[in-house]
Amino acid sequence: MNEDQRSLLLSSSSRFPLPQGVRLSYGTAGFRADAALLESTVYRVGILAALRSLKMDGSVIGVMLTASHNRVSDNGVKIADPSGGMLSQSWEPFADALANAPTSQHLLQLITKFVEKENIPLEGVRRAEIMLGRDTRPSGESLLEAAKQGISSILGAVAIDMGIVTTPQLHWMVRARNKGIKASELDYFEQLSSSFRCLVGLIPSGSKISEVDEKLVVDGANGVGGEKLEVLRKVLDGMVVEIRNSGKDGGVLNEGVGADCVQKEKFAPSGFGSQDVGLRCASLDGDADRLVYFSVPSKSCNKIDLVDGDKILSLFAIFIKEQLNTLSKEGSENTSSSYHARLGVVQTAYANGASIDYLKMLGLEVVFTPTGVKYLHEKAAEYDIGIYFEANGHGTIIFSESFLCWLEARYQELSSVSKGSEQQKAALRLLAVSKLINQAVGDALSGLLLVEAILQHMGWSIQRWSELYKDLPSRQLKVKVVDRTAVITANAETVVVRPLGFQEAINAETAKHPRGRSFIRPSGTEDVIRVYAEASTQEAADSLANSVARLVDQFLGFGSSQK
Ligand SMILES: CC(=O)N[C@H]1[C@@H](OP(=O)(O)O)O[C@H](CO)[C@@H](O)[C@@H]1O
Ligand SMILES: [Mg+2]
Repeated sequence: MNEDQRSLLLSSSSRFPLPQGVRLSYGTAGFRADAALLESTVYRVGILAALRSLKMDGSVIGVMLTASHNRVSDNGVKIADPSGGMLSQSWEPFADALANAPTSQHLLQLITKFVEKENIPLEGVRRAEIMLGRDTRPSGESLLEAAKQGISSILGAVAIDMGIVTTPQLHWMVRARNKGIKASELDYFEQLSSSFRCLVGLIPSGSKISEVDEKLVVDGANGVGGEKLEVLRKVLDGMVVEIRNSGKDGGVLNEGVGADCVQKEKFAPSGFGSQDVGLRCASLDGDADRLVYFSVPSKSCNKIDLVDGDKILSLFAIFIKEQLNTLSKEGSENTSSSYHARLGVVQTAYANGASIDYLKMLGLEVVFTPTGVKYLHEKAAEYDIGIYFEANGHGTIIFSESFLCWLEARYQELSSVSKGSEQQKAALRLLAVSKLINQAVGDALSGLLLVEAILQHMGWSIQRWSELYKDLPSRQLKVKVVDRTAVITANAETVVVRPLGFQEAINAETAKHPRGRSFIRPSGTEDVIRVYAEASTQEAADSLANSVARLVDQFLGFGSSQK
């Protein structure tokens, strides 16, 4: 590292001292904490993003400022790799070390060593480009400044501010830029709306949904998603969407609203209630990377019928499988018509047991990974078409390059030899899905458009969709403990390995309940242990969750269990 670079880093880092007593970890979804503690972290992530871009031959890297569904006073920062996916896990230890370096000197030493080890070209010989995005949190503005300062501390690095965007929009833009295609927000809306129109244009003439089912009501979590959905609605004139909790009417981000609270509490978000009985409703989270649907079944209570990520996954899987089946029917003699596409679905231990049974019954290959999109995405990428979803509504579909190549060629071939055939339509539908769905990361807006198109295609109401299978009753709790890192799990988090004897204790509780299943894991975004339980009745699921939460107290010290 030359003297210019050294002094640049030393002088800028002295303006961003690490607050006393703060220790952060990159976690399930980047760094998250009270926004007041994050300036030095975000500054350092700016440096890391610039180094990552240099390492990746100058490819664009994304930095997103968001704390998703957390309260408005929190914030966070995460990095998007050149593919638009999450930061490579191999760099996470460096991110942790950087964020926790106690002084400017330590920071400089760390960077010097890492740059050497990774062979990163410094001193401005290569250009680095970092796209910055933020959600609607008020703290976003000053944190943006900190990120810019970090980026400009590396010679040759430039920041491109994309303004207030959803997390998946930023990931999409990074992916598009690195593929050399147009990557503005307008291009994003254009791609989503044109592929949505294409799918709707291909709906079989027999499919009809009733007028009641035409309208969709969306809870925007008082965050960025509602605002962006307004834009989409304008581009897609004709789509009947009512947007509530868009943040314009004084509501607070994520307070009593949003996908996380709807999915975990199974209650209607604020602004929804008896006036919505029977309507198709959807809820986004604070940065619009999660989507769940729900309906209000009766006027008398605030309970909802939840249609979660597992059911969105099921809907997507049915539709894709249908298109693949059509495509493989009486293939022509031409060899290009034979491609056995591997379709796989990826879930986590939070997937409802009934969904797993259902997907297997459809004959699908179902695999499990630990919680966190970085794991699900990686697994899904092993298939030609990989569909992954967390029960909380974060998920997407990814297509292999080789399958898309074949599909494009097959579509061209069918267009010349059997234009208007069912096979040609199926190929076009799959191509449209690959453009509509955000292949970089789970995206509530693109997911919502795909759900809407498929429901219209099937002629299904939300009730019909919800009846695909009946969820097993479940309960989630979180328990504060002295040290959550004392819990070590295995087998996609379904088994506790440490503390010793814990798993046996869970097994003994589980055995008391028909269809009982329970697991615990340390959260990667909050300082808690999460408890999940399901069983054949709600009472049994609640009782199992409470018993396991008591075990957490017993094994891991004293604390209070809470919802
Ligand atoms: C049970 C649950 O919903 N966990 C969420 C939550 O992670 P935890 O590690 O459980 O705190 O936030 C992650 C990031 O949004 C998301 O990927 C994950 O599914
Ligand atoms: Mg989110």
